[in-house]
Amino acid sequence: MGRSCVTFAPGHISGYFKRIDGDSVQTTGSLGAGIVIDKGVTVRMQEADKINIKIGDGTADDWLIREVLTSLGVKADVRVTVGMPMGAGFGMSAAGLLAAYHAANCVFSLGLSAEEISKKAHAVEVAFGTGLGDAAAASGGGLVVRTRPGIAGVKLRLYPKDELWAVTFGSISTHDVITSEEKMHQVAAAFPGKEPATLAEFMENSASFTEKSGLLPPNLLPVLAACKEAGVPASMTMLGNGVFAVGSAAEKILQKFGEPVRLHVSSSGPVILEENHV
Ligand SMILES: Nc1ncnc2c1ncn2[C@@H]1O[C@H](COP(=O)(O)OP(=O)(O)O)[C@@H](O)[C@H]1O
Ligand SMILES: CC(C)(COP(=O)(O)O)[C@@H](O)C(=O)O
Repeated sequence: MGRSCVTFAPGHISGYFKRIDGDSVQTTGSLGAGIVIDKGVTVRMQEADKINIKIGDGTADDWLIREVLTSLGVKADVRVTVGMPMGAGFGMSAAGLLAAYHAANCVFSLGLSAEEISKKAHAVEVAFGTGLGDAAAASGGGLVVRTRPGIAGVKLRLYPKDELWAVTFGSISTHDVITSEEKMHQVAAAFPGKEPATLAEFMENSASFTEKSGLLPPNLLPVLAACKEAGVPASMTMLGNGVFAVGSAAEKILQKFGEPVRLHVSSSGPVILEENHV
């Protein structure tokens, strides 16, 4: 049989962000704010003689999760279940990394602290350009305000109970956007001046950032306009071709454009769901 563990890590929707380049991967990342959501990535890991990874229905490339195993020098059978579409601004890469590092730590008794795991996930995100701030945010729960790059940069976590709705129309290459100097310049200029203290302020900051960021795909314009007309706070899922919106009235509006998914603010970060050490 061999030892096995099941872990879960939540996803994260960025509302707005600004890239910061430090002198190491740990001081490189982003500032900004976003929502850790109650959908994320589940990893089932069992020790094995060779690495075997299956993601979702098995069609996705396994390079990201393979990176976790090879960097730790371990071999395992891994099953990854992704709760939201990948590449669509739900921080599934950071969630996958956090869940996989926690699972490996559990299966192989590596003795890594939660902080060390977050640092490893953040390092992979920055090195491969799959994210800048998601690993820091999704290491805990809540609506997260980050004022410094890296995993120690979280200033505030709020836990509003409001329901959220999200609709996705496709992916955006996080790598191509965050490695474009021109795009990062415009994004930095769009960064809001005031830190949010409430969900409403976070949504206002996100909507104004989206408008000025130069990142808004034209197909999202009518979706955001319909939300605005109905008085529903809404913004773009950074970095994906999608919209997230607050409150129960959002469902009906988003239904006109796609298939909305109901989300809540996650109360926690990564968790171990099952541990089998026999
Ligand atoms: N949970 C996951 N498990 C395995 N691979 C993943 C996962 N999430 C993302 N990836 C890989 O990383 C690539 C980049 O993802 P990214 O755009 O950063 O996703 P997201 O916006 O969801 O964080 C994807 O195309 C996919 O190959
Ligand atoms: C917005 C983004 C740079 C990417 O987010 P995602 O596409 O979900 O990986 C995020 O990591 C952030 O720093 O806020």
